[in-house]
Amino acid sequence: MTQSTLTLPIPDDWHLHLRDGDLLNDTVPATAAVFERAVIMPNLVPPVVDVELARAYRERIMAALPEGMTFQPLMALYLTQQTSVEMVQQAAAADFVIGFKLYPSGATTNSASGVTDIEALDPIFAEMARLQVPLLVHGEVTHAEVDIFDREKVFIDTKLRPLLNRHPDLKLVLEHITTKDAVEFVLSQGANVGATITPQHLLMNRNDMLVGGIRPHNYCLPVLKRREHQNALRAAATSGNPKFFLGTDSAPHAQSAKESACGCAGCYSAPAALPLYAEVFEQENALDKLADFASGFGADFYGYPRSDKNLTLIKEPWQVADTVMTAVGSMVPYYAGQTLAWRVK
Ligand SMILES: NC(=O)N[C@@H](CC(=O)O)C(=O)O
Ligand SMILES: [Zn+2]
Ligand SMILES: [Zn+2]
Repeated sequence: MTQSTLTLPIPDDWHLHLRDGDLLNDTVPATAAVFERAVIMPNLVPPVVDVELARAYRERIMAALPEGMTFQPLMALYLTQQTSVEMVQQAAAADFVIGFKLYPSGATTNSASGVTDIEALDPIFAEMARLQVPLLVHGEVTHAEVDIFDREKVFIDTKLRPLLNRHPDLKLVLEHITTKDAVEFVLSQGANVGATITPQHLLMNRNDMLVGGIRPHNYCLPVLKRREHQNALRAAATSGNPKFFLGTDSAPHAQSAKESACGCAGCYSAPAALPLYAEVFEQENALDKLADFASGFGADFYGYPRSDKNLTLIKEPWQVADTVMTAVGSMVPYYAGQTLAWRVK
């Protein structure tokens, strides 16, 4: 008999963009409807660089949480060339701050304030390692001469491996991994190194972005790679290895900003997040591995208790909306118009 329900502890999203302002009234309920906690990315303009800005941003998020819903935003601080040892100590002391996010300057949306000289921040990384404050990493180099499809691998080889050699105890998450190389790198490291994997990098490869016409709603960073990389990610996510856990990287942009001659990077996956992952795990005959990936390994890595409440998925096909109306206009959610097998009860 085929399985028709799946019960798991309430999941967490370890990589999420909620944005700010009125859009919080859309993004916060969309995630809080399914997830218990989420790591909130700090790439606002201006960026969330310290504990006080994170406290204020967290309050704006909580103000957008509908009555009766529970949700715990875990705030990531934006690492800059100006981040100080004292700021690391303040982050370690703030229970609502989860760690620092490293954006190489110019790598992605709102990364202009990001890091230009990683090695110069060694005293900061040393303090983070000492206090076990996690470093979350957008792992791509930005040099014009490096092909966009190679940027993750080159970052790993020239920046990340040396960084972890210099700071072997640093607790580090390589975010939204997209290549076989990243999977192998994470596997080669100790238990202090983990990775998040998005639904789009599991469900798609670069053909899904470029064959038959350019599909801006499948465009995100790091950019989708070849099928062999997609397959390596699918194997990692469904392997039961605790280094790999759920992080949607849901990254809303207005429809007009995506459907443009210079479209923004990011997939708004929050409206269908858990069913998108369930689709992959079922295809891989690994539904029994979804609970740990979605609701266990991330909490274990970061040192939070797993949820003691449950959520049930039922096998009942449904179609993702073509568009959703938000405070900044219409948006095309990731997987718009396509059918998913599982729905959240
Ligand atoms: N992933 C994306 O393509 N976009 C993210 C930024 C990021 O996570 O790199 C965004 O903020 O829009
Ligand atoms: Zn990123
Ligand atoms: Zn992101």
